[in-house]
Amino acid sequence: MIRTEHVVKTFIVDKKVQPVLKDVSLSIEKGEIFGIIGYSGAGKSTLVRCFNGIEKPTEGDIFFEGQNIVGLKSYELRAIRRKIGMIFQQFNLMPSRTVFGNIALPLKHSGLSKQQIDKRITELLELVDLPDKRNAYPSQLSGGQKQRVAIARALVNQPKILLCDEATSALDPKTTKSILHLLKKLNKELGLTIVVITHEMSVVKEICQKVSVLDKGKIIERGDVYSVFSNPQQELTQSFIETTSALGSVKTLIETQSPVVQLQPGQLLLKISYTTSSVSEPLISYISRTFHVDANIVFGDIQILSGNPLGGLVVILSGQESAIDRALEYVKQRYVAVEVLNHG
Ligand SMILES: Nc1ncnc2c1ncn2[C@@H]1O[C@H](COP(=O)(O)OP(=O)(O)OP(=O)(O)O)[C@@H](O)[C@H]1O
Repeated sequence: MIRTEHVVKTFIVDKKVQPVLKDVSLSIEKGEIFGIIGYSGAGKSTLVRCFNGIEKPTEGDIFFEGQNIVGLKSYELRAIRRKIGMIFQQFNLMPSRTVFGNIALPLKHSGLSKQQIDKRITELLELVDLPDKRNAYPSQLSGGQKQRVAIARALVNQPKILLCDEATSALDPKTTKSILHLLKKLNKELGLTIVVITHEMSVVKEICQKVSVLDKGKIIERGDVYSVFSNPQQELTQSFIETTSALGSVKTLIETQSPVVQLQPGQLLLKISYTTSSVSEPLISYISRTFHVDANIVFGDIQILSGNPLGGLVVILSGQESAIDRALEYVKQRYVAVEVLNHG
């Protein structure tokens, strides 16, 4: 659907060359929900603006449905842009127009009759679950409702792909969930390809099938979401993932010397990360029985990601030193990652 090849983008600021995208190559397939995650300033917005031709790469090519859009004339680009919808963090609605007027805006020169426009907008309002708001003004809507209007407006020309630039960053967690749920529905029911630009790994976890991590203009890690979450290679990716799991909080508990993780002499504090194949095994009871060690679960966090369980446990092991060593050896053989966090 969209492919970038060796995209470089530099801006000249105060006569200085500022590289923002450095050799970005990626491929977004039809029908997928693709996440691009990075901290502020990583170049995410610049990259999506290249996807719809608002920015022109300094070097490299961008293909939309097989057609290289770099170097197209502006009228050709306008035709491409009609197939690409976009939504933003700040919704970008016209305050002086009603919901109906905002959604109808991109149809201005479409040649559709009044009745056709009315029908299309009625359908869209049903789709985004705002049938009773057609005559409301943006100031009368909540943030989530404004984003639903923006989504309806982005879909009015029946685009093939929807670009979402931090679309939930201004929303509270509950509203974020409902907007992500809507995006999932649009992907499933309309077959809409969706690109999600975000700095929140929880958003990627919630709806994306694939993810690329962008850092200082470079893609440093990529893959399907389950593989990236279960086995992140880069420190930055790990730090993004830690924000989505309660297991990350164990480090704070150790640093603050919480009684929850205080160890007696000989005890070990372990973090065990599960994978799909291992999650159903009765690990704790097995090692207790087999190696005669006591395993006290401090806390656990197992979530379902892309339909597969992922997560782990923080455990205190106690017993004879040799028994703990053998139990640890067993766990290491069976589980994707075992980290000894502390010794008693
Ligand atoms: N038109 C421009 N002229 C000069 N510099 C720009 C321009 N657009 C973006 N930049 C710079 O490019 C860098 C990346 O910006 P970009 O908005 O793409 O990052 P981002 O990852 O989307 O971050 P944020 O979420 O904060 O917007 C920033 O340092 C920004 O100042």
